[in-house]
Amino acid sequence: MLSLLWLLPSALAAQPSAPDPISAPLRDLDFGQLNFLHTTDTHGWLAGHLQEPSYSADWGDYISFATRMREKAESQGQDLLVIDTGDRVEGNGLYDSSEPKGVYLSDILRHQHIDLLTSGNHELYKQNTSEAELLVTAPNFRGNYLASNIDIIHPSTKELVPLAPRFKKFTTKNQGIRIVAFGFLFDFTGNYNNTVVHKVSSTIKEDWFQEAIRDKEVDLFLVIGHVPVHSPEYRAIFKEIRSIRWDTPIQFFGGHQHVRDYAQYDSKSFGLASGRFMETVGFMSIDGLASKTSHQSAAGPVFKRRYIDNNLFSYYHHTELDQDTFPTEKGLNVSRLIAKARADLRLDQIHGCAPHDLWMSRVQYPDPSSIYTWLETQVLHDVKDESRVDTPALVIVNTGAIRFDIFQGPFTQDSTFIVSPFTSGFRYVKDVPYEKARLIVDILNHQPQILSTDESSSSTTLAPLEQLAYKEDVIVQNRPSFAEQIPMSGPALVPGYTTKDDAGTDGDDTIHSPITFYRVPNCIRALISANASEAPETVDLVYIDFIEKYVAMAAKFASLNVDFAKESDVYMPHLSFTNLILDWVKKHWKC
Ligand SMILES: Nc1ccn([C@@H]2O[C@H](COP(=O)(O)O)[C@@H](O)[C@H]2O)c(=O)n1
Ligand SMILES: [Zn+2]
Ligand SMILES: [Zn+2]
Repeated sequence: MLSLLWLLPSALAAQPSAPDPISAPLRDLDFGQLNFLHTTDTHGWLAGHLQEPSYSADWGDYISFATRMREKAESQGQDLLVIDTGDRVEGNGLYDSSEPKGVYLSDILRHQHIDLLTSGNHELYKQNTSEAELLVTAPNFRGNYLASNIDIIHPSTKELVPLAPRFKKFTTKNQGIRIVAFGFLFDFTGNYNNTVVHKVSSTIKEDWFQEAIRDKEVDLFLVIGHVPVHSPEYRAIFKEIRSIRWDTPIQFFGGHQHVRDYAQYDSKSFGLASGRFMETVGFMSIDGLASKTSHQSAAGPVFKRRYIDNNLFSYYHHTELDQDTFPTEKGLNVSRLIAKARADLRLDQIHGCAPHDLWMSRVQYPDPSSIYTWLETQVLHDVKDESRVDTPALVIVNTGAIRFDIFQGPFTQDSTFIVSPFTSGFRYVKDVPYEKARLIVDILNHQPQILSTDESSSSTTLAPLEQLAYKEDVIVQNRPSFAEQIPMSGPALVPGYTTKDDAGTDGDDTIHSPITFYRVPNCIRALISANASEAPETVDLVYIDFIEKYVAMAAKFASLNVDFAKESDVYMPHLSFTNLILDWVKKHWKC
């Protein structure tokens, strides 16, 4: 059923600086025997989106929402489970700007009752991040954190141990549904060497997994993971369970691609992916399941999905509450905790003012409003190593290093990490023929068949540079959107998500007008030379260190005979990409 919800004045929103009201027609949620709320790829955005009304609820509001939804489900004798599928870190000042990183974030995160959670790839890029998962996050959610295919070297004992239990069996409180749950990470290879990520295909052949799927007292297999729902990894898990249990329903929750998506594997197996950056709270319900005391319904279970825009107005609607009855004491306290953390971290401190919006994929590239054009024509020209000042350089940056758009107006301490949180610096190889250097960029950009999306690599293929995800139609269709304000003269639709998935086009709770997104290349480049009108003969080939292995492979394809391990060196020591952008903003964008 559709209903029109008029969104309330910003003064009522939890954050003092939350954006102005919007109105939007909403689709309702259908509750079932078993209900789920799902977040993924929150990347530190627990304060919500301060500049975008559609996504302006914070983690405190989400705590109130989960509480009210659980109350609603339980009042009907049903169950509700809260799931998170990783990449909770890196991408927002609330995580990245503290010293050490994450101390405020983990203290905020832990207040949500999460029934099952798992790790993403971002939890594993660095040693201290994965150790924080082992020593802080997993204990904070004791018994609920699952790691079916991740081991870690314990910092005290130096032994390789599972990051968390491999699986869990439990029975739901109200319906008595017997669940066996797993928690996977996709076949990630970019982790620091203190962790081991076992391939999904070998993990599902291990004894513990084989025994778990042979358990006959199971009403539902629940597979959560930082894994795209349309992926070989989830397909393999589905097939393995199905080969043993031909009739038991399987519910998957996934993430990593930062999109809303829903996969149907068979009539009793579905997977939900719930976007990114706290824009989306995924909702699933299942009805007709068997339980300790009842049989599966004759018609089979019914699965329903909904992608909830993360704002108070959606929350009020779905809980049938309002600004007086919705918030819980705990939720309000957590919103205050977030505000205090933001103040302590001075996240509103202004470093400069952007003269206009700069988009990642909302405009074509190149374009004066493209963030990549801005980097190529302006920011990257500040990449210059003092010891190489007279040598032309071709600078290569992966577009995946940019994580979010820049909106016209204040560029804050928060924006610094929202735009690019990565501490990667630059490296270079000298005396590279300019034509070969250009060819390397072309190879990285124009040979998608030698690139893959899973950050795994072999000696003959180049692995992902992230924007490759655009290859897949689902990604292009379900790109995240911008809750830009439409002047309010009636129930105009707000531009936003218009998701198309395996169940059709009615998944989004909020009915939006669509937005066009454009593909961007894997890499951009800028030639830095005193004599820009003339092509140099040779250049320093400068690149972000994160992409070294891809650049090295492309160099091989370009017949450039360089041993990157021996012949590359640090360029502009101590300069991270994040700080390069920040320094440029401070210098050029006066308010
Ligand atoms: N140091 C880094 C780390 C990551 N990236 C980019 O992020 C992508 C992975 O992010 P997800 O949230 O999708 O897991 C990765 O493929 C890179 O594009 C980076 O640039 N630098
Ligand atoms: Zn992510
Ligand atoms: Zn990820």
